[in-house]
Order: sequence, then structure tokens, then C-alpha cells
Amino acid sequence: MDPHLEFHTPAPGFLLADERTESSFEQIPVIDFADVASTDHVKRRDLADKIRDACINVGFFYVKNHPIPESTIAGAIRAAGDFFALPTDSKLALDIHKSANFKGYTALLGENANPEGRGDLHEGFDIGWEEQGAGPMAGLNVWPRDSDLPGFRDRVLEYYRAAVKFGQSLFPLFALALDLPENFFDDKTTKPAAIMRLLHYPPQAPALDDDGRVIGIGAHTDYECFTILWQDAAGGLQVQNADGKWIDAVPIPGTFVINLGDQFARWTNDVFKSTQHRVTNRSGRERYSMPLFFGTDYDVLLEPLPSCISPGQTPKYEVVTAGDYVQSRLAETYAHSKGD
Ligand SMILES: O=C(O)CCC(=O)C(=O)O
Ligand SMILES: [Fe+2]
Repeated sequence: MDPHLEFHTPAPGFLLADERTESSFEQIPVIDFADVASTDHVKRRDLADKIRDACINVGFFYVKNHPIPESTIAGAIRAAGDFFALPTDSKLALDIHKSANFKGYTALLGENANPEGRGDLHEGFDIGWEEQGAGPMAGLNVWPRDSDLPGFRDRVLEYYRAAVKFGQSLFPLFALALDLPENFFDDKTTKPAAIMRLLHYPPQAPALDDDGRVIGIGAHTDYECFTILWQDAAGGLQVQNADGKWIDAVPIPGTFVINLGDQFARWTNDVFKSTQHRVTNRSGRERYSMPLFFGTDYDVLLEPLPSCISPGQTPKYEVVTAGDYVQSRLAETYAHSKGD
């Protein structure tokens, strides 16, 4: 049997629900992924245990020794710089509001991640899974003309494919971390609902956030299972602990940040944390980042895992499909600028 598919037998009576904490972390753990492709089950179990710890206590962790080549990252970031430097009219020709499935360009203040906010001080470019029939969120991406931006599409797709592959390699580890068979998510992630964004945050002018309602991206949780985030050296990402304190997710060269989203919180009845986070770019220079949000296939039901519900406990969330959930959250986020 392929050791990756080996079934892990949970300890008798093991209840993940008993592990739920409201811990007030002060630091975001760094996890070494050198053993991610190991066929040694003990090493993978060890990695999964570290992931479980981070998911239960923080909802965020850094990954070092990740598999994405630095040249692929550099190519995508160069593409982002070139794209956001285009004239506004060329970018608005790709306006996300013209797309049926949330693909394309979001102008400054076009998104409002926190409903209390007045628009987010970033611009973005979104692409996703192109295969038709993968649900209403899938469909063709929109791209600038190659003559306007030679090489853009190839560089962005090279990064997208590498990040999707990385994401696919994480699902078996999350399954192990949840004491499930490593292949638990295989039939739920056949058409990866993976949305990737290029983000550009101009330096934050002090006057803008007089009332704290216009920042780079307002406090929010992500909607999918997990996010693979590359951030540049500018800093400004913060993560909220259970006491409400904002902890800096300082950029660490050579790492990715992984954070959990609402789909995993729903599978686990909040044993795994979908942690609030926000960005304020006070570095005095441009900030670029690239999140890839990895969800399950559109029709997968977000049903709580039995091990995450204590006897007599009522599940916290109504069961919905993963796709309907993400689609409704995206609609809320962009409603703010629709029709402008
Ligand atoms: O830019 C970042 O560092 C975070 C972006 C983010 O939280 C998001 O797009 O959901
Ligand atoms: Fe986020």
C-alpha cells in the first residue's frame, strides 16, 4: 500500500472537540516542510502534529523549505508590478464586476473585506480554475492583451500551477492532522476551487485611516479551507488572537504564510481556527502579496466531522455547499463597489 494512503487509526475515544482552545497566541509558528514528500509515515505524522497544533491554537503558520522555486515567485511578482503600472483604463477594461465568476481587476477601494470599513486600500487581479463544469465559480479568466504586457499570463500561470500543486500536497497533511485518512479530501478536491490574487497596496497615507475604516485590507477571515500567502518584505499583515490583540505576521524571507479559512472552521466546528487578519501598509513603499485561496469542489457539503462535536453539542454552523458559501461571501465583499 502506498504509505501516503495508509489509514491512520485515531486513539480510542480521541475527540478533537476536546482540543478546542481559545488560546491567546503571541507568536506565529514556523514549520519546516523539508519532510513534506517523505514516504516515512513517522515523519509525516510529526509534520501533521505540528500543523494540528498551529491550526488549533493559531490558525496561521509559516512554511519554510516550501516547494515553489524562487524564480517562479519572482516572475509572478514582476508580472504584478507590470500589471499594476498599466494605465487605469487598461486595468478597468478587466473590471471584476464585468465577470460572472469574480475574475479580473479590482480597483483601489473596490473591495471591502470588513463590512465596517469604507473600502480596502489595495488593488487586485484575480484568476481561478478554468475548467468548465466545475461550478458557477469556475470559468475563463480574463487577461490583458499579450502585446500590452508580454509574458504576464505565462508568469502568473506558472506561479498559479506551482501554488495549486503545493496546495494539493497539503490536503493529506491536514487530513492527518484531523485524524482522517490521508486521502479524505481527494474526492473533494478534484477540480480545485483555487482563486489566486495579485495584490498591490500603496503606502498608507496617515490621514486615510483617521477613523481606522480605510486600511490595506480590513479585518476578515478567509472563506476557503486554507490560503497560501506570499508577502513581500514591506510588512503590515497582522493576525488577531483570542484576546483581540493584533500580532504582527512579520515577513520571513523564503517562507510562505498559510492560514486557515472558514471551510476548515466549518468542517471542524471551530476546532481549527479561521483567524481574523488585516493589512496596513505603513512601510512608506509599495507592498505586493499573492494569496492563493484553496477550497474544496463547489458541491462539497461543509458538514462537521463527528470527532469535532462533543456528545450533546449542537454544531455551530448550518450545512451549506463550499461553493455557495464562497460565492455568497465574495458577493458581499464586492457589493460595496458594484455599480460604481
Ligand atoms: O496581503 C496580505 O498579506 C493578506 C491578504 C489577505 O488577507 C487576503 O487577500 O485575504
Ligand atoms: Fe485574508
